[in-house]
Amino acid sequence: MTIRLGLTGSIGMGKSTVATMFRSLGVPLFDGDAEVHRLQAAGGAAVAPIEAAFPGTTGPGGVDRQLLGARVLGDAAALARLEAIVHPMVAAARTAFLDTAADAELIVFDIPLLYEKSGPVGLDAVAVVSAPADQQRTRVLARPGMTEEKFARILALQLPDAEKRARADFIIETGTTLADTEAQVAALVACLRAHGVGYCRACARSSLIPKPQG
Ligand SMILES: CC(C)(COP(=O)(O)OP(=O)(O)OC[C@H]1O[C@@H](n2cnc3c(N)ncnc32)[C@H](O)[C@@H]1O)[C@@H](O)C(=O)NCCC(=O)NCCS
Ligand SMILES: Nc1ncnc2c1ncn2[C@@H]1O[C@H](COP(=O)(O)OP(=O)(O)OP(=O)(O)O)[C@@H](O)[C@H]1O
Repeated sequence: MTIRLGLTGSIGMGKSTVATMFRSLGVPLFDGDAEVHRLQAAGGAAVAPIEAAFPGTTGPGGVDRQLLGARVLGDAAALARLEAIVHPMVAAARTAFLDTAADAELIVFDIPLLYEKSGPVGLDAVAVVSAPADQQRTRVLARPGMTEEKFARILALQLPDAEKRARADFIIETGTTLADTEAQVAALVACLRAHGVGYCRACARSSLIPKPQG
């Protein structure tokens, strides 16, 4: 039976980087954020409804995410309107992905807002990527177009890292080196492939995988 592992974490914690690590181990992965980018790119299905709801935020290249972000981050009603357009489309793409990976022993769903918004999606376990807050901050503020204000607004929309860590089945620490994180991902994948989720929780307890969850 296919094991469905959710992958989540707060802004800048390393979801995309860790997703690439899963992929390089041959694990089929649904990337929620990449799907949003596709939907908002030129010709994407979300462009016209976003233009209708937020006039002036799209152009020949699709959605201007800086402009749209300035319009919705910090305005709960506007963000809810955007989510009502985008999230059902992402959910449909996720369902379609399941058909393409029906035979895999392990599949990963990279869902940035797994705890905040996604509702029940039939996952067997969840891995949270996490790093100390000062490293998260340094990484995020180094991004082009990022400001203290935008970072604070996004953080306020997300479940705190401590709560994500508490709810996770597995924690992938990204405050260390990339090589160390890669080793954690490899250990998790090997354990899941060999034993399934139940035994893997045992691995987590025995520190084979760094998730101290009872
Ligand atoms: C608001 C938008 C235009 C800002 O784009 P921008 O390129 O500036 O930022 P980016 O997408 O890289 O997001 C930065 C951080 O904000 C988080 N974030 C994005 N949308 C949301 C949201 N609705 N609620 C909480 N956090 C969010 C992301 O997970 C990430 O950690 C864009 O994030 C968007 O279209 N969001 C709505 C779709 C969505 O919910 N995407 C995230 C989950 S799939
Ligand atoms: N050990 C590590 N594991 C993962 N990422 C690391 C590590 N060390 C440094 N980094 C860096 O941290 C950054 C994490 O960014 P990444 O885009 O993966 O985060 P994200 O969680 O997907 O962000 P967002 O929520 O904004 O989409 C990358 O620049 C990556 O190279």
